[in-house]
This record gives sequence, C-alpha cells and structure tokens, in this order.
Amino acid sequence: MLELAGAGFHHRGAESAALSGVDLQILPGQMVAVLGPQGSGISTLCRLAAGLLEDRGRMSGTRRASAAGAGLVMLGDDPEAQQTGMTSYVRDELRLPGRFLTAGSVARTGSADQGRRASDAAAEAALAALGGEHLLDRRLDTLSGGERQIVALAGLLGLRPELLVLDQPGLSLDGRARGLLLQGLRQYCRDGGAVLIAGHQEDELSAAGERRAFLRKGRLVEACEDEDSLEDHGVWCTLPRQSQSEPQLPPMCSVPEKDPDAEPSSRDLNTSGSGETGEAAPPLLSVEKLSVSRGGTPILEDFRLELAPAEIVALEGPNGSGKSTLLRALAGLLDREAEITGSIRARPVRAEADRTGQDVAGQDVAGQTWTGQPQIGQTDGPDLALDDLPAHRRAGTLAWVGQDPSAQLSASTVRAELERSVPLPRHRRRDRAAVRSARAGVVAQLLERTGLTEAAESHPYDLSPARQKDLVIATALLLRPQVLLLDEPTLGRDQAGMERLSRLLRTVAEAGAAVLTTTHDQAWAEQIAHRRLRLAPQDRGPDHDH
Ligand SMILES: Nc1ncnc2c1ncn2[C@@H]1O[C@H](COP(=O)(O)OP(=O)(O)OP(=O)(O)O)[C@@H](O)[C@H]1O
Repeated sequence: MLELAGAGFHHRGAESAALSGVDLQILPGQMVAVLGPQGSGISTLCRLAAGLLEDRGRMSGTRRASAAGAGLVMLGDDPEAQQTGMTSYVRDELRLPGRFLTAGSVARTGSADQGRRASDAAAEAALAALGGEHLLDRRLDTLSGGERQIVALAGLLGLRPELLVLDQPGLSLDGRARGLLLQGLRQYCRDGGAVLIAGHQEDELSAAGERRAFLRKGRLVEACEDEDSLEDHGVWCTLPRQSQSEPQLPPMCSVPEKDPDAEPSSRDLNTSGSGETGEAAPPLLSVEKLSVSRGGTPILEDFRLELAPAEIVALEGPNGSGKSTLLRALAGLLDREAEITGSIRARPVRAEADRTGQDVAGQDVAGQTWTGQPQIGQTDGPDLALDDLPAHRRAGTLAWVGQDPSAQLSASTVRAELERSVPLPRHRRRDRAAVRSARAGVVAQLLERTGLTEAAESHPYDLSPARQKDLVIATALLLRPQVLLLDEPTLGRDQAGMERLSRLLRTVAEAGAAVLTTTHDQAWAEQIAHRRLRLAPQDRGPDHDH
C-alpha cells in the first residue's frame, strides 16, 4: 500500500532535512507504528506518506502509494484543526467528505441518491462503531476534545480508504474509545486496509502494530528483537504499569471520606504542603455544590472539591464527562448560556492588589522580588467568592490552561507572548526600566524551564500543539496563581516533554500552589498526582474508562 525507499524531506527554509533515508513498506492488512520524540520527524513522515508535502520543500528518494484520492486519508496531530469549518453539526460534518467524493461519480452515473446514501450510512456506522452515535445531532462547537477526535476518526474510517495514516490517533480519547478504535482498525486491516500509526507516545493503538519502528532525528530505526525501552527512543509510555491502583472515589464526589483514626500521609489532601507542622492547612480552593447545565443538559451536579496548598490533583473520567467544563466553570470561562449554581471560594493568600494583576506584577518586578513562581503566603482576610467575579478577576488566583493552546496565543514570538503577560507600569518611567530588566530575567528562566529557549524567536503557531501548551503554561505561571488549572497537558508529549511537565508541576506545588489537571493518561496520573478524582458521565450509563 505504501513504499518509501531512501525517502527524505527538506522543508523549504529549514537548516537541515526533517527526514532522510527512510525505507518503509506497508502491505495490505498491516498496521505499522512509527514512534519518536517531538521533533524527530513524525508529522513530516505522516505528511510524506500521505503525499501532502510536495510543495512544501524538497523530497529525495521515492514514494509509491497504491492508493490515490479517497484511497488514502490522514488524521493530523492537531485535534482542533480536524474539522472542515464548513458545517455546524456532526451529521453534516461526517457526510461532507463522502458528498464531495461521490459528486464526481454522480455526475457520471446520475445515481445521486444511491451513492450519497451509501456514503452517509458508512460514515454514521463508523461513528457508531467508535461509540459516538449519541453525538450525531450535536453541534460541533459543543463537543468535548475527545468527542471531536471521535468525529474526525469516524469521518476518515467512513471513507473506507485503502491506507490510513494516523498521526497520534489516541489523542484525547478515553480508554473505551481507544479500545473501540483499535477494534475498528483491526477489522479494517482484516478487510485488506493498511494503517500507519505515528506518535510520540506508546498507547494501546501503537502497541497493537504488528511492526514497530522508531524515528531518531529523521532516520528510521527498526525496533530490536530484544525490545529496547521506549525511553531509549524518547517515547512516553501511557500504558498502565502493573502496580497501578484504581482511584477509589465514588463518581462526582471528590472530597474523600476521612477515617478519623487513619495515619496522616504525605499524600493526604488536608496535610499542609510545607509538611512543617503536620496540621491541616485550610484549602486554597473550595467548591461546594457546583452544578452546570449546558443546552439544558446537566453536565456537573453537586460537585464538591477542596484543593490544599502544594497539592497536585488529577481529574480523570471518560470523554464528555465534564472535566473541561469543570475547569472552565472554576475559571469563569463558560458561555453565558451555561447555567451554573454553587459556590467557588478561594482562600486569599495575597493582598487584594496582588490578585488583580497589573499593579502587582509591576510593583513586584520593579522591586526585583518577583520570581515567576506562585507565591503562597498567609491567609489574608475572608474567603474570596470567585463565583461573583468575572474571568479576568479570577485569573490572578486561578490560572487556566485550556485544551486548545492555540486559542490562548496572540503574540508574534514565543518571547513576546511571555513578555506581554507582565505589563509594564504605565506612568512611572524609572519603574518601567526596572520592570523590563527583571521581566527579561524571569522570561529567560521560564523559557529554560519549559524547554522553549531555542524557540524564543519562533512564531507560537509554528510550534507543535504540545510546545504551544508549554508556552501557555509558562504564561499562566507568570500570573503567579495560587491554583493552576490544566486541561490535558500531556497531549502529544514525548518522554522528555512529560518529564519537563512533571518537573514544572512539582516546582509549582513546592512553591505552595495547587494544581488541578485533567488527563486520560493514567500512568502519568499515578506518578504525578497526590490525589486522583474521577468524573462519571451524566448520560452515557456505566463508566467505561478504566
Ligand atoms: N454548549 C453545550 N451544549 C450542550 N452540551 C455541551 C455544550 N458544551 C459541552 N457540552 C457537552 O458537555 C459534556 C462535557 O464536555 P467536556 O468538554 O467538559 O468533557 P470532557 O470530560 O472534558 O471530555 P474530553 O475528555 O473528551 O475532553 C460533553 O458531552 C459535551 O459534549
């Protein structure tokens, strides 16, 4: 189905080739996985295999694909970029590619209805096979990240191509959806199709490949017989470790019942992060009876949560269970149509001026005391009712990093994106100079800690989604939040990216802030989180995620 022989690719304007000397053959019925670290050429390989690179630079070697047109389709690595932008509803989006493809044959044969009906049915069957039939009449702009990925995959599978090129197909999918996708791909291969799966992470999908190869600096290395470790290849493994324990909390109840006789543990929610006194520190954030409905559908009901200083909490749950909705509700970022009740209170740990942003950043930076770290101090006054505040007033307390990082980027370089997060004081000239110099130091430090130093002058949109997320996390840290809200920060990260993320979150927690992060990566949650919570879906029956 696909043959690359000595294939290479040099992007126009790039200093070196992204791929060189790649030999890869995929036969009918085969599923092949190619994994490698970020920057190793994974996405370039996918685009080359799919024949989408010709005018982007210079290709060397040869590429032969038996498939053409609808015979070869590709899923990209950016979940937000999967939709055509030409439709508003799932049903229409799924039907669109088939409509285009049948248009030609319809013109020739005149059998419009028959061709359309068949392609519509194939797309809807693909959606059902991925467990997404309940999404058919939904508006695209109301889908969760995983639901969007399911719709994108169904659109491709419904075309019944001969060769599927999938760049990180498991992104954003819960365990159930990954299982269904794997079943679908296996059946597709039994029917004679061929699949190339690529990515920076090992998951159930890549592990099922009957052949696996690794990319290193643009060159393909076949996996050794004796199985090198994924880590050696810079690839992160999301597959659960054997010792992994299941989160024990009942769905939708996130404050554990405490056994009064239990020994306090270092992971205990109500233990102070400083560990100095061993006394329970009051929570930085308390959420009581939070309920959210969207479009008349209840998403969260009576949700309770307390986040202690220095605590890292992983929020898990199936696609569509309301993880992003919860983070947005806390940050005040749900649209006006959402119905929200309940209370969200923060323990104020800095002066009021501090929380409101501009002055504070200016003053602190001017005074050279500002470090770009959260600064969690003593309780200062009564609890702050965040639910009364608009998003921008909550931002100094709760910094939010959404699922789609590109939506939070607006400067023309990575460095400028960070610098703009620390406004210069407007009227005081002397302060401006001091702020500028302190800011440059803090920004350089953050670039280093997020591994973005070399990309400092790049346009943020030229970064991969995972690197964009690093940048948005860095800008969030510049707000010195007492709570950091992260929506799926692990997507598309390689081993080094995961280690960097974990290090960063631990530093944030050590400084006394709390982190609430959504994830489908149970292996990472087990490693990083002091506590794991799980949301259950409101409308999908039993929870299938674990
Ligand atoms: N405006 C809306 N109207 C109706 N339903 C909505 C709206 N916005 C979101 N939803 C639904 O709310 C549910 C929760 O969505 P949310 O994005 O919070 O899920 P999630 O747990 O983050 O999922 P994922 O793991 O896929 O990212 C989903 O079923 C989603 O489709």
